[in-house]
Amino acid sequence: MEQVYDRVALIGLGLIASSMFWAMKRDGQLVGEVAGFARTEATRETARRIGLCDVVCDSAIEAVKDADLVVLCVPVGAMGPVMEEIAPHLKPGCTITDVGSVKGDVIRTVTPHLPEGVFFVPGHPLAGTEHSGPESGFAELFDNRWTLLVPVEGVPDAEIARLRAFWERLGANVDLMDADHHDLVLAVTSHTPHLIAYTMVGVADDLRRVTDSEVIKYSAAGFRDFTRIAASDPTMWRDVFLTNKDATLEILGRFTEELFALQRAIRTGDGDHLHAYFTRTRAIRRGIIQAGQDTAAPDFGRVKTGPK
Ligand SMILES: NC(=O)C1=CN([C@@H]2O[C@H](COP(=O)(O)OP(=O)(O)OC[C@H]3O[C@@H](n4cnc5c(N)ncnc54)[C@H](O)[C@@H]3O)[C@@H](O)[C@H]2O)C=CC1
Ligand SMILES: O=C(O)C(=O)Cc1ccc(O)cc1
Repeated sequence: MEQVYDRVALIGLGLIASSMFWAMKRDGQLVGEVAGFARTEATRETARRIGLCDVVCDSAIEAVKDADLVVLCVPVGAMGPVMEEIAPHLKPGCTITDVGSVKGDVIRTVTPHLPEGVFFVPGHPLAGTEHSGPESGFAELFDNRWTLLVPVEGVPDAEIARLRAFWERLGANVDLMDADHHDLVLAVTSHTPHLIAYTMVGVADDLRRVTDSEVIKYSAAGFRDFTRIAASDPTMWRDVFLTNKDATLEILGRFTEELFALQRAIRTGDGDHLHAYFTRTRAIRRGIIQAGQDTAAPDFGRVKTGPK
């Protein structure tokens, strides 16, 4: 199989960057050398210890030197500042991409720093877990999952095709989407559900009549499945809500309207409303599972390839 990029730089060595690295290694021929940079010495030390990246650099500037593909794998709010720092040191003709969960804001904050002759192709793998950090990644994360590419104007089709080929070799299926639509779709399918899961944990914690140990002991009854994603990284999710404000507020508005309607049905004893609502939503949820698109409970327990 052909090599797609010679030198790749991963900036921010957490769940996504480490999974990308192990998936590149699994392929064996996809790329030449992978350089990595992490902000803290502790993360760089961990990366060196577990063999994450062919070379771990002490600065982002060093990592991007001569890179043909630079992947920004930091929280969404850090994308612009990181881009500003590395911009003068990029190889002419290289491609910059990112893996951020929000696309409009990343495009707005990264684009002003782009040097002439560097191509920016924003991306988002719709794959992850509630775990974070350099030791949480595994090669199979992207297998059969979608990666959305959100090309901005002026990037040659060949560079988009190259990045698509890269993601496909990491195991993903690739679609193209525009940024506003991406941010609305993700507000429905990911961002608002995370907010609601965080809220449910907060509610359980605030309710003094139910002890923490009872919540843990009896959490099999829905709470555990429903709130798995509330164990996710707080910095990452703070940035998602600050940067996908409009779409999240729109979906949250609709959510609270529906919730109030259900609340009213419970108060007034309107069983028909509750039954009809649950019948409709159950059919939708079952349809999602049958279509093989169930992303709510991925079974990553089966195969995981990471540090040796
Ligand atoms: N966790 C998930 O399930 C998914 C996350 N994403 C996106 O991928 C990106 C990375 O997320 P993860 O790998 O999960 O996060 P992570 O928390 O595992 O890793 C992020 C890394 O970025 C570093 N970092 C933070 N601020 C930085 C800064 N200012 N400069 C340099 N490095 C900095 C952190 O130290 C950490 O090593 C985020 O933008 C997130 O929205 C996309 C898909 C799934
Ligand atoms: O753990 C889960 O189920 C997730 O939802 C992971 C996830 C988090 C953020 C993304 O932008 C994409 C995927």
